[in-house]
Amino acid sequence: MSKLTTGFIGWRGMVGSVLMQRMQEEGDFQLVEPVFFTTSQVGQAGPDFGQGSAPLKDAYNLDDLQAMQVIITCQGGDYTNEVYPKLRAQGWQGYWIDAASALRMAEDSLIILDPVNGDLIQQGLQKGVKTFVGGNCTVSLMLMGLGGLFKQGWVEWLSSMTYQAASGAGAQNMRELLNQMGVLRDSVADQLATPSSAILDIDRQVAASMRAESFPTDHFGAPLAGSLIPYIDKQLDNGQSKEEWKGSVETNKILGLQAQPIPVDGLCVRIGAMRCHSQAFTIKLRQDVPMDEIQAAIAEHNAWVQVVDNTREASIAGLSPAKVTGTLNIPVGRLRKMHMGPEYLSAFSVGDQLLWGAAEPLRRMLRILAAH
Ligand SMILES: NC(=O)C1=CN([C@@H]2O[C@H](COP(=O)(O)OP(=O)(O)OC[C@H]3O[C@@H](n4cnc5c(N)ncnc54)[C@H](OP(=O)(O)O)[C@@H]3O)[C@@H](O)[C@H]2O)C=CC1
Ligand SMILES: N[C@@H](CC(=O)OP(=O)(O)O)C(=O)O
Repeated sequence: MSKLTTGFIGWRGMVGSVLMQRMQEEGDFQLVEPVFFTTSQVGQAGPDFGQGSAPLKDAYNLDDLQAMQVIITCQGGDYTNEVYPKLRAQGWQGYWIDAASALRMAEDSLIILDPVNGDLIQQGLQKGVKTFVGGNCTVSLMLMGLGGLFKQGWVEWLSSMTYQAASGAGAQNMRELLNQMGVLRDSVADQLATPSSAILDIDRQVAASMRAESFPTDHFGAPLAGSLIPYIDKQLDNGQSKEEWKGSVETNKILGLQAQPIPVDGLCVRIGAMRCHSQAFTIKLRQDVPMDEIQAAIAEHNAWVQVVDNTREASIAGLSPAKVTGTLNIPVGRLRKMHMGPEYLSAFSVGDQLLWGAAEPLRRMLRILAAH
């Protein structure tokens, strides 16, 4: 099997670094002839993932890009919007794999999440689809957790309330969250060291600190540590945030249900977690499905989802960002029928938004292409 000449763009960013790490762990570099590009360091030494280092190529040089059989980019939507149309316009027929949202809803693209829509990906390849885009992180994590319910055709509608980590906003935002935490702690360090100090004095000082002009909010635009931000991505005219809109359109595109979409809606909220998104779901089932069948359908859907018992102990131990971060596990718990009726199911899940939410579907797509 000949190796695919694969151009990597955005490989040293946050998502790109996780992609490189996962590709090394899984031996994916053995399948490709890698070529590393940059938007800012042309000619500098490229990384060595076992095949030696070569000078970095210019990510805007269409002739160099044209020579690639596959391009994987984690560089962001601006780069995609700038380069992709020009490359296709000059006749490039290679496979484009992208982490950014820019091309997700394009007619000739597929959103990739192969444990959920591997069949659609294979059909797309047979039909000549050449553009494959990773899904929005909350959508991918939701489908990795609840894919079994969709596969059974049990979901009439779904509402998701999200608790999204700082990493979704970027590396600088993760740093800012930690700086905010540090400022709050430092502002009451003396009182914390004195057990007899009054908690309401401490609280007043913390509130004053997070409201102060000097509080570090350059990246989030608002306090996140000790608080939350109830809006993610752009504002749309229909009252949804763009993140909430993605939940609906991307879910249905991944599932191939665009002709008869399942209603999906909710509220997306940023909280002070580092890189795990959590989501609370209200799911309206089409019928009263017994709980053991629900648990089995969820657990059997893929190798990464884990059903967590709906007990206090198991939920606290297994369903938190602290537990899941840095792993591919997708625990789903708090499963119970709600008081609204036996067709209403509640669930809660957690997932690392840089792994299944960003890098993992991309490297798996490369493997699918290598086997194609
Ligand atoms: N953050 C997320 O959770 C998700 C992001 N995405 C998509 O991926 C895109 C990239 O996101 P993300 O990885 O967070 O972006 P980063 O800001 O971490 O990296 C983007 C690029 O910035 C350049 N860069 C400049 N200075 C540095 C530095 N000191 N260290 C590393 N890179 C540097 C690199 O390009 P160069 O080498 O060319 O200079 C790098 O590829 C997003 O725009 C989004 O479209 C998709 C899903 C989730
Ligand atoms: N919007 C997501 C992260 C992200 O990059 O999403 P998208 O790939 O859909 O732009 C978040 O803030 O958590």
